[in-house]
Amino acid sequence: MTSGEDMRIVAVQMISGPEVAANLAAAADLVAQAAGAGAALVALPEYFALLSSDEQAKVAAREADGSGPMQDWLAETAARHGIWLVGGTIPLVADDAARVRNSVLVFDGSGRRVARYDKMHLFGFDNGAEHFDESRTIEAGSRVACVDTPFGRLGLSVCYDLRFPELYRAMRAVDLILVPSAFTATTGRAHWETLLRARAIENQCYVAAPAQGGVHAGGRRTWGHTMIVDPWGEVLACRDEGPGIVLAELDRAHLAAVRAQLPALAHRRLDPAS
Ligand SMILES: O=C(O)CCC(=O)C(=O)O
Repeated sequence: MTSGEDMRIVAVQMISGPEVAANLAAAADLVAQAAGAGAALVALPEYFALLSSDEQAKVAAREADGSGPMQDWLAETAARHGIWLVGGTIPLVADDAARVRNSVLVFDGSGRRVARYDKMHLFGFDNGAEHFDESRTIEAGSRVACVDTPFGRLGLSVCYDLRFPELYRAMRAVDLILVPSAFTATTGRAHWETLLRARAIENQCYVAAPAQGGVHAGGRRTWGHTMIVDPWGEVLACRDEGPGIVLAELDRAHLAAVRAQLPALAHRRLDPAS
């Protein structure tokens, strides 16, 4: 897509905990701040509504497909401010009753749900001191999800997905990639910025990554560094730690100039020699 309009966006950073009501109240303040600053699209981090693996299934059970307290909150908040709202992520019921889907829902400025993406790659990590195995509690999605916005085509992904470039290529030429995240401080320090900038450079698009950033109830530490990166790989804005908003202008002319100057997307070999 080459048409579209420039857009001011905000990526929100939070330190969510196990209480949905407290998380939604914190998110409401940050979204209001973003809307007041003129953002047309606001993106929330992974687990913004609930960061606690124990409570996920119970909370998901209150959500039907299309409505429930967290979805209603997202729809109402988008409509109240007249913004595109990326609610990444909330737990939704899975096929396997013992697990949940870790889902991003996108609402337009009228509060209509326009996209759903379920995290496809489930994080696993064990360095002896820290251990994560998301497959115990989360059921992986299997569908790529993109949606057309006034700026251009938006591709959805979540956290650990960031390590899998083939997912982004399967989106086929998006203008903005969203990566709501809760990266661990350990892996984030090592890889976060490099991965975000690589995805922006190789896909020649903007990347916005709203993240959890700080020390959570129970002691879990997330990396934060909520970031918006431009198609040349420049970090436009970043917040190291703590709740807050990260704002940037998405510029269609800049996007077109990067793609024209260095037409790497057009140079891809889709017929690699064996
Ligand atoms: O890929 C990583 O290093 C962190 C991923 C993660 O924390 C997650 O997917 O929740």
